[in-house]
Formats: sequence, structure tokens, C-alpha cells
Amino acid sequence: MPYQPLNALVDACRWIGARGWAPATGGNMSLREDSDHCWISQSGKDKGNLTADDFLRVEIATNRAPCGGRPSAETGLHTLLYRLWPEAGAVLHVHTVNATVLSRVIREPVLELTGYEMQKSLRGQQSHQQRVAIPVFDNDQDIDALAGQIGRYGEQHPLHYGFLLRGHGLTCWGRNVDEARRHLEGLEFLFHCEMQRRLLERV
Ligand SMILES: CSC[C@@H](O)[C@@H](O)C(=O)COP(=O)(O)O
Ligand SMILES: [Zn+2]
Repeated sequence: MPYQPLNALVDACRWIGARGWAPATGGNMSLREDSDHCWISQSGKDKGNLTADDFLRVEIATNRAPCGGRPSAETGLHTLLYRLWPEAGAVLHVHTVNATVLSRVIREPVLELTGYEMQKSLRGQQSHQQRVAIPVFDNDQDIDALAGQIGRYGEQHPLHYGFLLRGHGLTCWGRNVDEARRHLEGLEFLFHCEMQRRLLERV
């Protein structure tokens, strides 16, 4: 019997797939059940076409799926966020073109966004004059090492909405699936604007 609250996450995955934000088998998505467990997409599936049966219950402390199956290769990044942020309820990882390309162009360790009304799609942002800082980490196939690096960063800096992996994509989260979706849509819009601005201004 699938975990019933997964239905909202399954809808979000279809929405992501329809926008082309999880091409091929890219992307992974998860939902927190409680302080010790989350449900995460199985590795290697088409994430735009999942059902609740395609999610595995994973221990947040160990990344293990006691009932078997192969959880996402990037499970360690989701569980890191659930450990770091008790309020994180859902995590969405996507491979959008804007996130993939912009993260390669940014030389600095943080992408700063300011001047955009759509910053207010992000929790706590009340004005286009505020600054949104999205950290950018070098991609790494060693997920444990990557999780260690992001974890050390997260212990010292606010890590509010999401982070970019260079040439890879965006991982973002929210208190629930609706908020994670809103953050994803808002950030993706902001990345698109920032790409266009940099192209036109030849930054
Ligand atoms: C197209 S392969 C992409 C993977 O290496 C990975 O980055 C990804 O997002 C999906 O991995 P998965 O193990 O299916 O959750
Ligand atoms: Zn990925």
C-alpha cells in the first residue's frame, strides 16, 4: 500500500516532466515522512512518469531502503537536507537547461539574484531589493563527498531555497510539496531571467 501523501509529490513529478525539467532519467524527488524517514524516487526511472509505487522508504540517518530496491543515486543529498533542516518537507532535484548552463557560467561560489519581483516567490522574500544567494558547488560523482561539502557550508551559512551543482542542475526544497514546487518554479524563472540578462548585457 503506497504512502498516501505521496500523491502530491507524484503530481509534482508529472508537472516537472511536462516542462522538460527532468530529461531522460535525470532528476530525483522526495518527501519527508517523519524525523527518521523519507520517500525518494527509485534510481534510473523516468521521473516525469512516476507512480507512488516508484518511491522507496529510506532511513534519513543511513540512506538505506530497508524494504529493498535502489533509491536515487543522489539520496545522500536529500537526506542531508532533511537532517540539516527539520522544517524541510519535500526536496526536488531537476536538470533544467537554465540551471545546468548558468551554474557553469558562474565563477563565484554563490549566485546572487537581486532586482527581480519574482524573488518574492521564495519564502521570506518581501522585496525585489533583497538579495537571494544560491550557492553553487562543483559537481562530483562521489555523493558522500558532495554531501559532506554542502553540509559544512550549510552549518555556516543560511541555505534557504536551493543549491546549484555546476553543469548538473538545481536541488531545492520547501516545507511541503507545494512550497518546494513554488520555489522550483520561482528559481527556474529567475535563472532564465539571469541568463537572458547576462546574454544581453554581455556580463
Ligand atoms: C541522466 S543520469 C543523471 C543521474 O546521474 C543523476 O544526476 C540524476 O539526477 C538521476 O539519478 P537517479 O539515480 O535516477 O535519481
Ligand atoms: Zn541529477
